Amino acid sequence: MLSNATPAYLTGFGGHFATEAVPGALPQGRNSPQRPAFGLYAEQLSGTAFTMARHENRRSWLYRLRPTADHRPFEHYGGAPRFKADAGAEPLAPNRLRWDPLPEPAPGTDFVDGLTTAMFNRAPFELEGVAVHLYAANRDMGGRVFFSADGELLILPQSGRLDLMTEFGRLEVAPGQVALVPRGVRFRVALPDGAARGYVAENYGAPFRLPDLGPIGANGLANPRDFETPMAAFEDRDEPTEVIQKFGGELWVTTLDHSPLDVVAWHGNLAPWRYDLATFNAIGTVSFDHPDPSIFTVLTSPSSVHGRANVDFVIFPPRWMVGEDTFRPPWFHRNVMSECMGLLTGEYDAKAEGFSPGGLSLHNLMAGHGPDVDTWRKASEAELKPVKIGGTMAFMIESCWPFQVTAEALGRAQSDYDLAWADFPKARLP
Ligand SMILES: O=C(O)Cc1cc(O)ccc1O
Ligand SMILES: [Fe+2]
Repeated sequence: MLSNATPAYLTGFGGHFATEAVPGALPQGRNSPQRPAFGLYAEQLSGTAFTMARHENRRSWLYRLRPTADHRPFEHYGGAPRFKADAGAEPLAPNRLRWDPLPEPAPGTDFVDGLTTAMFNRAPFELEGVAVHLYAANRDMGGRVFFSADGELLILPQSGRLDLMTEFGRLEVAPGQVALVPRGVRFRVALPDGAARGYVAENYGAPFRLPDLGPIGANGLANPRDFETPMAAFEDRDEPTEVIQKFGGELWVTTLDHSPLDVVAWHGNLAPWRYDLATFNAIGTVSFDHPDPSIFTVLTSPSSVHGRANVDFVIFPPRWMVGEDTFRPPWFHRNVMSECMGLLTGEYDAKAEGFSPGGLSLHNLMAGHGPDVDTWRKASEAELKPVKIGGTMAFMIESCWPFQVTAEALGRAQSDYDLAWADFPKARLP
């Protein structure tokens, strides 16, 4: 049964877990007994095709009070007016873009209605691409639950804790931590601090996995044991519950006469998790040169081209900078991958001003970018003693597919972002 006590967690990324909230609820030795205990319904939730290679296969078996199939038709949902990947008719100019944090949401805005889509690529039914949304909410979801059939949701709180009651159990997520809700998993968001803001990356493609480590070896970056999955916890609530789903980029709603967060036991390797970014083992140069930011990859969703990510989730955590004879901040560059960046706390070391926590930036395919003038000047003149970059957490959602920007976000973009790179002095030849 659901309790408000601090939830307990199972640890490990992609592990095969087994958990029951009521003793005897989880079948032993088989997935689908003729009569599951207590009249529970056995249901499989697939995150990959049945036929995927074993090491990429993700699925869980859920034992619930009622089957998910028991519902009336979904109808168009009229809320969440900015939660839509709608680019408008104009072609997107190849300009660098940056945004201030979202304005305050209207009173009574919950997590779903407070979602604003900023950018996206590909389309949900192509099963590739990613959308980047911001959320700003000030009300619990109460008698509503949400799920996305379009993708898994990587949730990055920037301020305010989130209490996620999911079909698999309860997850408490604070700023500094991130959470993942797999495709299709229903959940409800409560706000223990009364308000919350952050980002959501909705991955339409292959589920996020830990990156290969190559010559780094068997340990490092995000370590599997630091991922925490909830133990089974359920609601036995026969009250009207609105289920909102995202499907094909549109929002749909139906009302059940019960809570669908009614999974009494489950087992498998497809489940929500949370991860504390402070446990990321950052690796960088101990000699010279600024490594490519792929060294900071937390999770990757591969595309069908080996080595080219559908989406990488990359962070820029607190770390020591020790490179000798090195321009230490991010270098000037043009990238075949497209870069969406957000800031969870502190300052980002490539930008002296204009990029605030809760803000966002976009450097699309081949856009020239890098340190702004002030950062370039300071870093070119700095004495290169060891320096700790502290109290910061920027992140990047990097994708091989160029981003489209919503018409709403285009209208809110900073008008003077190009000035970050204006007035560099010309090089002087001998
Ligand atoms: O553009 C950015 O700020 C992100 C980034 C950081 C870095 O250290 C190297 C390359 C890169 O794209
Ligand atoms: Fe970049």
